[in-house]
Amino acid sequence: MQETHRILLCAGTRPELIKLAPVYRNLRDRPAVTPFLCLTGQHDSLVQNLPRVLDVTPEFVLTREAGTSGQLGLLQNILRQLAILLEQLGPELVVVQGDTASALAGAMAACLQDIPVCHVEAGLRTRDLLSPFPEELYRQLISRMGTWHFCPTPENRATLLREDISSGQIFLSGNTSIDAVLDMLSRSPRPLETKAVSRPYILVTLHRREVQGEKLITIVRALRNFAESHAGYDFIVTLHPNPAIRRLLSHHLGGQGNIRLLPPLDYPDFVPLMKKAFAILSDSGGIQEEAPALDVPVIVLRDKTERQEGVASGCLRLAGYDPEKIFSELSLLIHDRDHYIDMCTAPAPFGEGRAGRIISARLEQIVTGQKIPHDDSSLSP
Ligand SMILES: CC(=O)N[C@H]1[C@@H](OP(=O)(O)OP(=O)(O)OC[C@H]2O[C@@H](n3ccc(=O)[nH]c3=O)[C@H](O)[C@@H]2O)O[C@H](CO)[C@@H](O)[C@@H]1O
Repeated sequence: MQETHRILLCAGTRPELIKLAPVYRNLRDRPAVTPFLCLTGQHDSLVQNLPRVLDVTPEFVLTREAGTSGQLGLLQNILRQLAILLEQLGPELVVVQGDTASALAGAMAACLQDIPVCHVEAGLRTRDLLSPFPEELYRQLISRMGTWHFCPTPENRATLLREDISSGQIFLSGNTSIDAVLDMLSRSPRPLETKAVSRPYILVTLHRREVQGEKLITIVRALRNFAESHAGYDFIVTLHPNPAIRRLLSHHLGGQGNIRLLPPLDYPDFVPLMKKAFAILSDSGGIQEEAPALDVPVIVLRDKTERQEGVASGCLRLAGYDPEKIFSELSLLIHDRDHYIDMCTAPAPFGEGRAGRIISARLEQIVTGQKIPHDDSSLSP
């Protein structure tokens, strides 16, 4: 059998796997390349069903060793196992995505073994190392270790240029989350069997570390007040496995007739639920990208976002943790029809669903030593 160029993709969390699947599947179709997918074990229950749903089969699955808790334990554990895997497999490129511990460990293990790192979703910044923490730190560190940087938007590209990364190492691709969400929607979506979906509903997700404690309590109280005074709407809250957040949300939001708490949903259930939502209230990064592509307005429950393009375009509004602002943003959506339509129809800035193809084509050019044309418009998002 002819030897092809080996590329290793590392994913550890639900969003990373969702966002790397389009790259992996596209690479699989390229004869000059053999992609290998490694799951690092960072998320367990959330990624269980995902490979099948996303039509990917991981070649490697790292084990979560006992006693490796917290970010440091996670990093040590992944680094130790990846170092061995890289030596045995000998890939020519390692692909990491976004800003998780798995992405940082993947980049670090490759970089220290002198294997070029390709960063998908490069150039996102809040410029506040504490928000989101530790993701902002991780993305900045990965940019320093990366050789090739795939940016979702021109703004992300401009950011990396300002950080002295050479223009020849940066490519504009769009975000692979848009490929994933459009693909999932086109594949006979499974309508969620819930009474709640027969009325207009606002979908809520909340899980970030920065919102825990007092901020989270403030947000859920504002939400409960709003739900009590808007009986014509349902509020569907999908819970994250984090037990502290789960307990708090159940305690403060349970027992209110038009609020429905659901366990974390499989991606094929979640995508149609997003599409049919009247609006979304969320602190998630990926949802800020996906919902605008589905024409659904998002109120972002953070005071800073690394996805400012969505705010500038008008599809995202930042409400922070201020109960009055959350209340007023929700009221505007419900009571001001023009504002609602403007948000639904604002241009979605994170790509058109071609990022997986663009990235895989570039990676093939890179590993096969082809000359990479500058400003190649045939590969623009
Ligand atoms: C704020 C922030 O720093 N977030 C980072 C975080 O993800 P992020 O904040 O996006 O992580 P989430 O856990 O919200 O996951 C979002 C993904 O999960 C899906 N979903 C959500 C709820 C549910 O019940 N079921 C379901 O399938 C959504 O459609 C979306 O595709 O890691 C990502 C991957 O590196 C990065 O791109 C993000 O920048």
